[in-house]
Amino acid sequence: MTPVRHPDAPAPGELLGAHYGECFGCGGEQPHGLHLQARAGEGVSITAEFTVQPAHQGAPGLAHGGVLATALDETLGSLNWLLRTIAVTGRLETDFVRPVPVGTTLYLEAEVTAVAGRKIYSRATGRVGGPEGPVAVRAEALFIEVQVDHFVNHGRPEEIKAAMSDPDQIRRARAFEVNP
Ligand SMILES: CCCCCCCCCC(=O)SCCNC(=O)CCNC(=O)[C@H](O)C(C)(C)COP(=O)(O)OP(=O)(O)OC[C@H]1O[C@@H](n2cnc3c(N)ncnc32)[C@H](O)[C@@H]1OP(=O)(O)O
Repeated sequence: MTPVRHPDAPAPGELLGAHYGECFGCGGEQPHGLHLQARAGEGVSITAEFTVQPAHQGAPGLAHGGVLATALDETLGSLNWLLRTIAVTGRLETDFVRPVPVGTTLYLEAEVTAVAGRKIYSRATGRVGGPEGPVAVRAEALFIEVQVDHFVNHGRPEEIKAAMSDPDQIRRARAFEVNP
């Protein structure tokens, strides 16, 4: 089925902000994280940027592949907010096309390609040198829709409780990407 953008999805160009302050991908309160910033795009698409820091190295001076996969995963995960669906990554297949040096900004783009029942198919690219620059990484993913119980049943109680009691309703909903 063709993916359908939720009528209340943020407008194209709007910054999404972090879905959870402690998130390793996007959280502002996470000192070790990527601090990735995502914006709503047209249709069911997202753009995002992330600058590789010295803490993200694998080989000397180069980004760790797992960190780049995280940036792709986070960007793809942000698509859930445009669908207003709660979903987790089931499968993430990544191609590493070029090495990415520390200090490089990765320009990411992701889109949902199809939805079939609980399965959400998506793809993403990460470019260097600018949003039109050469592709350094790309991924195809399958996200699976879950109920909020997924987090309540599997997450550590202290963090779940803290996220649930956030006075900001949008942040509370977005911690689990729930339709508020
Ligand atoms: C969400 C809030 C945050 C959003 C932003 C964060 C961005 C980052 C996103 C993440 O990193 S999420 C964290 C990493 N992912 C996980 O921790 C998920 C761990 N895996 C699970 O909890 C379960 O395996 C999962 C919920 C994904 C699936 O278990 P279920 O028992 O609910 O589903 P089921 O096994 O019945 O499968 C449902 C369908 O999906 C298919 N499927 C499930 N896992 C698959 C897989 N890995 N590969 C291919 N297909 C898969 C499965 O074949 C089936 O297809 P059919 O409906 O056609 O029969």
